[in-house]
Amino acid sequence: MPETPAEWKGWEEKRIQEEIISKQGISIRRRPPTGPPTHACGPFDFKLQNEGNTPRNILEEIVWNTEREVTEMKEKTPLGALHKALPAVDPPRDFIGALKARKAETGLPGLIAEVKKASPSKGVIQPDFDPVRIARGYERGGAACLSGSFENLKAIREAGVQCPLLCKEFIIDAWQLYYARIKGADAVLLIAAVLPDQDLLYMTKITKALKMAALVEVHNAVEMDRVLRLPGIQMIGINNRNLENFEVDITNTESLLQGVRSGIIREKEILVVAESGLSTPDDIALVQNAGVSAVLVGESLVKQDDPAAGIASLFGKDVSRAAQKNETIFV
Ligand SMILES: O=C(O)c1ccccc1NCC(=O)[C@H](O)[C@H](O)COP(=O)(O)O
Repeated sequence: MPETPAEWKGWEEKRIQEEIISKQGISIRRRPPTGPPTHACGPFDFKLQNEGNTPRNILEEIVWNTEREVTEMKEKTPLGALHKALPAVDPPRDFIGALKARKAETGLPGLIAEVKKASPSKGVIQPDFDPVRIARGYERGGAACLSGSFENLKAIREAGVQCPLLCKEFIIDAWQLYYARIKGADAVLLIAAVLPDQDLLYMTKITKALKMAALVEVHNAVEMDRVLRLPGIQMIGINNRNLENFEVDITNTESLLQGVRSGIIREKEILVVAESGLSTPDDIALVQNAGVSAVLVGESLVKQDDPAAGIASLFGKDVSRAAQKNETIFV
């Protein structure tokens, strides 16, 4: 129990924070509650598993690792250095505009194609991983936007790919928003299962100040309703993957868009993106009929040797810009 007034104050603040987090249905703890998952025991060289401090699921483990990584990255490149570097970076591209424009051109949801070698649930998906080759293929095949990690984004932008870029890192600290911009991001992913409302609001404001877009990701009805109550949200991603057990159910998109929610989304002019588990034209039709304007697709595309052909088979037709031009000429 706390003893000094300062300890009591810290204890009280932590309790209030925990109350807010549990009210908002946030299942992911930002850091181990009382220290690292294992601790040394006595003078001997062995460790005891500290059960309470073991991550409860893979997302929690990722968040705890990210917390350590970000602390180290901030030491190497403090916020002041990022501020100084900002003016030399190319201005952000219009991420939401690109998705809407592709949808208007093709009649199909705008595609955010994910550049990734591996995923937490499947491990390595594309052993012959060359981010620039894949990004060029996606652009040629008709993707509106691309997504990837800090390092992949930088390589893709420097190679001259024009599509707007989504930073698909696990964001837990506002510092990462500046870092993403420096690496060429035009949009960032904010996960409602990880970030309480206060953080979502603060981070969406910084994202806007940096002239980027925020894709706020939800997995369930509680998160969706929380995010719909927040002001200033322009884009919501509905993830069809259950974060606890990795099971994918693409009807999650449809379920979360039913009832009054679709009215609120229309009224607030929020662009909705369906995420995870999409691999066929039928899947695309299902989420499009549910009301989404864009899709985020990773595994089913990245595992193909020809990413452009992968996009055509995902949509059941050639949605490349070249095909679109020909259609316009011959109509
Ligand atoms: O993909 C995973 O295994 C995963 C596990 C835990 C947290 C997040 C995870 N993925 C992030 C994503 O959102 C997907 O990469 C994205 O929606 C694309 O999904 P897919 O088309 O199924 O690769």
